[in-house]
Amino acid sequence: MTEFSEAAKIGLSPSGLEVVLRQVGAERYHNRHPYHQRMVNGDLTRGELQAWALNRYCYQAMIPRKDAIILARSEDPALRAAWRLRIEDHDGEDGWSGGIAKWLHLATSLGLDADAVKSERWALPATRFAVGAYYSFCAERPLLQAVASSLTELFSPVIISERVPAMLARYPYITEDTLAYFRKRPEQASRDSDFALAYAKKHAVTPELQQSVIDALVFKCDLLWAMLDALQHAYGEPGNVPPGAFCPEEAG
Ligand SMILES: O=C(O)c1cc(C(=O)O)c2c(n1)C(=O)C(=O)c1cc(C(=O)O)[nH]c1-2
Repeated sequence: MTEFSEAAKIGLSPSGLEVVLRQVGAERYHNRHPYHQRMVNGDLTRGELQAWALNRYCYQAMIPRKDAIILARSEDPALRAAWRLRIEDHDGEDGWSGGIAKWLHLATSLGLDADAVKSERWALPATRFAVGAYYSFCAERPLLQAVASSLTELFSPVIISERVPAMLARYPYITEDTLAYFRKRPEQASRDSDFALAYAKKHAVTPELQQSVIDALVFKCDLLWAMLDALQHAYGEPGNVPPGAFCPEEAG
């Protein structure tokens, strides 16, 4: 296990920083999580897929809000111009023609009620804490760290390329239409993460700043990991669903 807490101690070149960041993703991104592995192996029940979709909705719905905070905090017009595309991707032109609406479609295609998903009332406690922690991180930490925390997107095209074909092949009730959300994501994520990576490499000019960028990515990997831990604990074994959270049998 690489120790990332001292990775930048002696100072890295920009490309050396990129190597460490990619190593963080290779070791800690949530495509290595058992819940994801069960998903791609076709081992999740429909209820477990529904639970994943409705909990991930909370994450998706918060993303443009944390991006608006980053945009408002930046004094750099070029960063703001690039960053606003992220908000447009998720909200579309009218709030319900972008990624959030497509994620809602994924959830309802799995049999969930749209209003229940939107209300977030069935989300796991850990999901709420993780989503809140990401929002607060982007609001309170230095802007460079807020930008760097989005760098998990460097790795999302990989997890999407594992997830989509496996879901289509292994779950008969899942169709291309169910997964329409993912169609544009790899391209958008590459555009966004290329920008964020270039920004981080340019602005992390001391060992301390480099370490702060690495730490921000570790934080975000941990957050995504914790969200799947919570799903695995609540739905992977009987008797663990927290009070008030989604119960597959009852919600249908
Ligand atoms: O499918 C995934 O596993 C996955 C992961 C991530 C990520 O790595 O943070 C994002 C997304 N999807 C995604 O759809 C998305 O819009 C997104 C925005 C961000 C971000 O941190 O700004 N991450 C992600």
